[in-house]
Amino acid sequence: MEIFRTRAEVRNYLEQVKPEGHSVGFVPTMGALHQGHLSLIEAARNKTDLVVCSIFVNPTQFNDKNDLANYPRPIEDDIHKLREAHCDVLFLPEVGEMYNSADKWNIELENLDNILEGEIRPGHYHGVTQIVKKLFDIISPDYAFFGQKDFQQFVVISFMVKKLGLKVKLIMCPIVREKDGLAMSSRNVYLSQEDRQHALALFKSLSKAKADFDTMSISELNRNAMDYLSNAPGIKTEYFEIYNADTFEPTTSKATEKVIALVAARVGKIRIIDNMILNKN
Ligand SMILES: Nc1ncnc2c1ncn2[C@@H]1O[C@H](COP(=O)(O)OP(=O)(O)OP(=O)(O)O)[C@@H](O)[C@H]1O
Ligand SMILES: CC(C)(CO)[C@@H](O)C(=O)[O-]
Ligand code: BAL
Repeated sequence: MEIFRTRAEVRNYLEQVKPEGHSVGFVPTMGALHQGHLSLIEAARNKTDLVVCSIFVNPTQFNDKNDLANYPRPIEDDIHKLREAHCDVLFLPEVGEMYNSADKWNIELENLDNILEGEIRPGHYHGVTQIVKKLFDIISPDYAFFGQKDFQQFVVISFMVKKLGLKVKLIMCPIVREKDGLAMSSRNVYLSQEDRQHALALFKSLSKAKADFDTMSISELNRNAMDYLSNAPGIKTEYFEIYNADTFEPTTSKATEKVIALVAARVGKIRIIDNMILNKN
């Protein structure tokens, strides 16, 4: 695996090695890699000829200074995992390589910035779109791979790609879970054993809504989930919402083609998000 720390180096390398007609697959991450990230590398390997991963803890998407300072950065371990996963290129820039004082970024994300994660983490999607656009400009991928775990992020990046007319095709990969259902996430390392048990309430609330989908109205599903979550010990629920996955708007209609439930809660020192499509496997 080749490792580059500057934009110029990674771009030169890709220009040199990318043979005519071959495709580049890109997996942007913030590191502290787990099986969820590695499933994206695997999907990229299956679909494209050259796989590029980036690890960059992007300061502009953090609305909480402590969260940024404490974000896990086990870089040697990450490099080892990427080598084992046969990733071809790692782009590993410092903050100064990605940002300078002349940087300007403004994108109108319409309502996407005001709901769910956007509402709770003001400025978050502004920062995500800013860095993802920079990374797309440097890597020029044919395909970019993202996890369903951050479903709203996928919706926001799809919106940006369409709005700016970018040529990259986006691929959403399924959520990788621990054996008991907890969605893998880099911040899970900060859960105590007790928090770890409490965190399962999110997966359970989603699974119950899915199991009850055929027999209950959407408002009943919503109410039951909120009741369950508000009685679950050790968590502070931020939202449980049922949306039309295609329009990304709340839905109350069972006839909606793809219905998704999205949940977020504080558990111990961290926030956890999860989601599940309710009416399909
Ligand atoms: N459990 C998972 N299954 C599939 N993809 C995942 C999973 N967790 C994260 N990803 C995806 O990996 C990419 C990089 O995410 P990121 O580096 O922020 O990791 P993370 O585990 O989501 O960390 P955190 O939620 O603590 O920020 C994103 O596209 C994200 O959706
Ligand atoms: C897409 C991303 C790498 C941008 O920093 C980040 O938001 C993430 O890891 O999901
Ligand atoms: N996976 C989303 C990145 C973040 O929490 O900032």
